[in-house]
Amino acid sequence: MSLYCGTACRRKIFWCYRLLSTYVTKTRYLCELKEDDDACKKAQQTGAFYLFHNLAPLLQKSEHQYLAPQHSLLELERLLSKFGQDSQILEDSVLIGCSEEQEAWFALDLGLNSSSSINASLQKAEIETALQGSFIKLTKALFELNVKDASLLSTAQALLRWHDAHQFCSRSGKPTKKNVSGSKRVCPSNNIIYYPQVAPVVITLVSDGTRCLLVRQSSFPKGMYSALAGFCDIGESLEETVRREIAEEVGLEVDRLHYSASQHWPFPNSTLMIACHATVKPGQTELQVNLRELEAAAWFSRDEVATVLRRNNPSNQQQSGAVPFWLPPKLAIAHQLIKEWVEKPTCSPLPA
Ligand SMILES: NC(=O)c1ccc[n+]([C@@H]2O[C@H](COP(=O)([O-])OP(=O)(O)OC[C@H]3O[C@@H](n4cnc5c(N)ncnc54)[C@H](O)[C@@H]3O)[C@@H](O)[C@H]2O)c1
Ligand SMILES: [Mg+2]
Repeated sequence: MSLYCGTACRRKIFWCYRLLSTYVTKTRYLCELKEDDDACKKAQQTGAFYLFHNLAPLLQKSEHQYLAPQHSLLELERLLSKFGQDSQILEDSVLIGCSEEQEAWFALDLGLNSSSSINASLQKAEIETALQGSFIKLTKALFELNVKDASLLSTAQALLRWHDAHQFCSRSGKPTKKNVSGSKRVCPSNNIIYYPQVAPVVITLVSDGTRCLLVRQSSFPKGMYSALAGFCDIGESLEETVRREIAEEVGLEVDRLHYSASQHWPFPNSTLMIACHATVKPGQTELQVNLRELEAAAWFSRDEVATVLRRNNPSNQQQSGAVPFWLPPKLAIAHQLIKEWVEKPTCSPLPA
């Protein structure tokens, strides 16, 4: 028995080491490409490119989902020459990841005009025909992509958008220059370095012990309720943002809170969603909804929420007419937070 345990443990350690080793190797390769322009240019030769047009990714529709096609550098050069463009636009590509075999992945927007490129943007319809795909807004396609492509294209879109919006130095007004990977931009006149920014947002599922608080903004799709969210202000800790947002939006005071998980979220721009569970002070459950920020807020029982989660499709609900609201889709961290609350009734937040 002990011999079996020993062998099993050694096997487990061996596999852990192998997993860690692949991850570390990949991470260090990406780290090198981010900083080393020559290494990154070399990686482009054997790399794969995801294409965008005005921040909409090129996709191909297969039966039930969208697929994101990859193109080699050679294919892109052929495409550009077909449309009478030189390959300078390739300098606008950004590094977004790599495979376990160290094939680097890049994203390139053929529709945005960059300050470093003399090329006019390429016509959308012509490229779509040439590449047998369509440029589809991420808001429409995200929930019909597999998890890997959804994450990769969200990252790519956020990075392309950031570069598009930071082409000029805010101090000198002169054009900034991107490094090959796109991990930063530098102003050549004063050497100020600009790094892609992330906006942290806290999303909190508030509970009174037996019920949870779900809210609606007027911009949400009809009938959808979610957890309460808010941007972090400069100078705040996450705990302070949670307390302030809950006080501002529903007039409640947080008693205890705990961190659950986080997620990059591409809409409407790009945010880092930090998900928490919170409970309110005992007996303080009366809502004072801030109608400038929210359309509605209400307490829901575990049973009500569990029922909606089981049949979480707005069209199903319209047909049956049995459930008055629906929740964010599985990919959204709000969904995970709500599911966690339903499935783990004993989850007990820490003092705020
Ligand atoms: N992934 C998910 O499950 C999920 C669920 C709910 C909300 N969200 C996202 O959370 C984000 C924030 O939620 P909210 O709208 O309730 O936030 P919020 O309550 O802070 O209100 C938004 C307002 O905050 C201000 N603001 C402050 N800093 C800002 C910044 N850096 N960028 C934009 N506006 C800023 C603006 O006036 C804006 O109108 C939204 O982008 C939304 O898409 C994601
Ligand atoms: Mg909010």
